Amino acid sequence: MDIIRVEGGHLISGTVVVSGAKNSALKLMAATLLAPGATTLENVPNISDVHVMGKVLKRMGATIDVLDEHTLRIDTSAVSSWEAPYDLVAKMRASTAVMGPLLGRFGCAKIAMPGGCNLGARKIDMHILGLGALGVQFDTDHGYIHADAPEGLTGTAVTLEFASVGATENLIMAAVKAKGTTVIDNAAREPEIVDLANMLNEMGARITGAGTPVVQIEGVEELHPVTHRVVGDRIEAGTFITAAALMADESGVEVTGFNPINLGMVIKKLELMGVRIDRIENGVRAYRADHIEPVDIQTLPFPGFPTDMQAQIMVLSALADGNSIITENIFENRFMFASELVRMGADIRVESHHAMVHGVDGFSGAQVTSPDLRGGAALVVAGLIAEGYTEVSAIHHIDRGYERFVEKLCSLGAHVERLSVPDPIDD
Ligand SMILES: CC(=O)N[C@H]1[C@@H](OP(=O)(O)OP(=O)(O)OC[C@H]2O[C@@H](n3ccc(=O)[nH]c3=O)[C@H](O)[C@@H]2O)O[C@H](CO)[C@@H](O)[C@@H]1O
Ligand SMILES: C=C(OP(=O)(O)O)C(=O)O
Repeated sequence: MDIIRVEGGHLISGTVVVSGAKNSALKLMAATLLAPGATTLENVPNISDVHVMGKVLKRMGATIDVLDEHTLRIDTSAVSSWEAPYDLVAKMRASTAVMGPLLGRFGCAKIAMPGGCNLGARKIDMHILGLGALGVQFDTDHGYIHADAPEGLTGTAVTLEFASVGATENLIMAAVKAKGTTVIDNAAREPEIVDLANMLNEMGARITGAGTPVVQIEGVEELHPVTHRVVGDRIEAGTFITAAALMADESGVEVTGFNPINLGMVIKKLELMGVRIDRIENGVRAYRADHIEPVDIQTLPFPGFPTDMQAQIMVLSALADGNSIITENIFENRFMFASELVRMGADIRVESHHAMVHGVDGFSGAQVTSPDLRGGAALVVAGLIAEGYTEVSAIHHIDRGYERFVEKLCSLGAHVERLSVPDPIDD
């Protein structure tokens, strides 16, 4: 198995360019199903989740040419199967993003029901309710959802109970080809949804209001392929900014390739913690905090504090001069990371969806396990400042969403390596 080994205590400096956003690229790949022909996506991150989405599309009959490491040409002309199979959905829940486009283009889809995951139950009831309002009939058997719109889809008003990212995206992608107008109220406002709507509009869709709570979609007859560049990954950027806040030398670290407006609440909270962050073109320069102020944080849909930055900010608050409370409102099970950080010396008490974090003077390197994608990356970041060596296992989680994480950290001067070690179970 592979692990990441970090030798703590080395200052970092220089520039890191973030990749395209995982949470955008996956949906843009799914959206290519709506436009028969070859769509080219640029700035696609080379991460394992993108590889899984590629497999989902290929199993349906799409062809994918890798033009260079970050450019994919996806031809969906010959798609002849409308199924997202269990082996791939179980690997990556975002495979369910093909449901909306399949319904939009073919009026049917067969999707393996995603089970829960290490973040919690993660139901898709809002996707189903919303698509049902557009005229889709659902049936489930043998672990699959069969979605059918025999009369085609018809636009209508849909109010989401919660601003779900996935439900908003599936609804938009189904509604672009529905008859008439769909209005999604309480839509999610994440920048990746704006990126999706932008690409769909380039393809000929008529979507207004993406990035606001009310999205209006006027159905069109057909969409055409385009070339589109994936928006920069704000969460990867936030992860490197937290690393800089802990370990940058006096010149700071430049994090570029993303729009700081998309990370507004994270930057605000980091500034309240005493981290200096200067806006530069296409990114920020972040400096090490002399000491870290405690701060209370609650995760919320965009523009609130993103749940995908909760673990990384917990690393900083665990070293603050005082007590912080971190409240997780999006996923019921996203504090598993806290127990791993405690193994490194943090003082954190979790009660329900609150984590009481009492700042300590430092971390000590330890063997820890990635509980999930962001938790894994945050443990590597904690290792940068820990005394001694930190070994992070289960790094397949990190590979889902961070392209060349180790190489990028090393380019900043961190002492981090990826090692193959014998699996202890084989001993
Ligand atoms: C691939 C991708 O883009 N993943 C992101 C997406 O996940 P995802 O699209 O799964 O997140 P949602 O916004 O849909 O989910 C938020 C919450 O709503 C619940 N829910 C959602 C849909 C539904 O039908 N029923 C229901 O109960 C979920 O269980 C969760 O507790 O947004 C999350 C919230 O910003 C991010 O953390 C993920 O990184
Ligand atoms: C939770 C995340 O992703 P996913 O929805 O793909 O599990 C994440 O990116 O942190």
